[in-house]
Order: sequence, then C-alpha cells, then structure tokens
Amino acid sequence: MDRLRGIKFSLRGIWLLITTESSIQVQVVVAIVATAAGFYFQLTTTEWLAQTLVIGLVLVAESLNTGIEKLSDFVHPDYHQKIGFIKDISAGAAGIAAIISLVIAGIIYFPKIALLF
Ligand SMILES: Nc1ncnc2c1ncn2[C@@H]1O[C@H](COP(=O)(O)OP(=O)(O)OP(=O)(O)O)[C@@H](O)[C@H]1O
Repeated sequence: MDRLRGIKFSLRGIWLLITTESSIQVQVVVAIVATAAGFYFQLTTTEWLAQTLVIGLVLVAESLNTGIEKLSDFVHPDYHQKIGFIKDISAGAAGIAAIISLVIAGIIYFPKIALLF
C-alpha cells in the first residue's frame, strides 16, 4: 500500500513539474523534437538507447535542480551567499547534463545531417 502511495506522489510530482515549471516544459518539448528526429533519421537501437538515456538524464537533473531551488527559496527567501552557492552548483548539475546531451546529439546527428548536404 505504501508503495502505491509512493507511486501516486511520484506521478503527482511529474504532473506538477510539467504543468508548473517552464524549464521542464522546454525540456519536454526538446525531448519530443528529439524523438521526432529519431524517427525521421531512423536511429539504430543503440542510438535510441543513448538518446533516451540523455533525455532522461536532462529531465532528472532539471527536476532535481528545480526542487533544490524551491527548497532554497522556502528555507531562506532572502539573499544569502550560501543560497547562491547552493543554487549555482545545483544549476551546474543541470548544466553538465545539458552538455552531455549536446555531445550525444552531435555524435548521433552530425553524420546524418552532414549526409544531407
Ligand atoms: N536567495 C539568493 N541568495 C543568493 N543568490 C541567489 C538567491 N537566489 C538566487 N540567487 C542567484 O541567482 C541565480 C538564479 O537563481 P534562481 O535559479 O532561483 O532564479 P531563476 O533563474 O529565476 O530560476 P527560476 O526561473 O527557475 O525560478 C542562482 O544560481 C544564484 O546565483
């Protein structure tokens, strides 16, 4: 029963992220575009695996970053150097995921797009 409640909260969290957080909404749109591109360029199974993993990585990192931002603002709404540091390193985690996703996108799509020209 506790497991079911956990799943319910988790689904509620996903719903809240998608409906209230613009940074997540942008990433969801990017994920949809990447998936459409995947079908257009007929990715191999390995390419699909890599793409799906980085989409998940970016969404998870962005979601955790959002959670840390919210927690920081709740615990300490005023300006504080430590809050700035915490938010910066949290944003850094999302940044690492974004950089990795660009590298993977480049590896998958650069040769395919180059072939079009
Ligand atoms: N309370 C604070 N004290 C010190 N620095 C802060 C504080 N709030 C924000 N900052 C600085 O501003 C940066 C951006 O903060 P934050 O991510 O909360 O704003 P945002 O970019 O408007 O986020 P969002 O639009 O997702 O709410 C932080 O990484 C940090 O450097």
